Amino acid sequence: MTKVKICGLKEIEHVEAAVKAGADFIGFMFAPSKRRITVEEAIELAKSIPSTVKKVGVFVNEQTDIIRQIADQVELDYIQYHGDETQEEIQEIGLPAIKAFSIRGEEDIKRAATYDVDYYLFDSPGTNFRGGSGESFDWMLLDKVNIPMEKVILAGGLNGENVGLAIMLVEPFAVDVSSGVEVDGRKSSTAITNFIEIAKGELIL
Ligand SMILES: O=C(O)c1ccccc1NCC(=O)[C@H](O)[C@H](O)COP(=O)(O)O
Repeated sequence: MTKVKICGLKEIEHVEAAVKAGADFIGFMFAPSKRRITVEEAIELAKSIPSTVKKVGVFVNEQTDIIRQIADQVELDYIQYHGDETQEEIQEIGLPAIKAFSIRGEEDIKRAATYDVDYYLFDSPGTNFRGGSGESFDWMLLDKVNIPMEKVILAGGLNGENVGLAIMLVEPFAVDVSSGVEVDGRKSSTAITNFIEIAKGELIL
């Protein structure tokens, strides 16, 4: 069954809704973003997350010691590198890693294959920030990917309406969403539940 990562959660009711609906990963933003939260807020939200649901900290070109410190304080399970981090930098930190790649064309797919990380998150290029744009990219580019699909997380512009098709075409290990479960710029428990149920095949539109 496809795993689901819900990203950019800031409020307890949305964390609880995601956990209840069966989210596998919950992402906290520690990089410039309208969804950024403080370490203290993340620690508080993390109290409602059972150990079966993995906590992901999203960083963009952050200093090594800050990543290590936040990972330790929030007890993060994965670090999501959403900037220009190199394989060497990721390896030096030595924590379980998700590397995000902005997909504009085949070159970006080839670049991803030069990394050795736990998961490869394919996203569309951001607009104001490095991610979370709500825009999708050409999923067909992933036909050329030389990475096992069991390590691929598909992101970028997914929502309750297109996630079923995306899963059918790409067959990724997991799907990731942020904007697509928001209403008027705020996460919606109903949209989160709906998205997870569709991605897991429990709800057919
Ligand atoms: O979500 C953000 O605001 C963000 C900002 C800067 C870097 C990464 C960011 N998000 C990381 C994610 O994993 C998002 O879920 C991913 O980019 C997909 O977002 P969306 O297209 O909004 O579903």
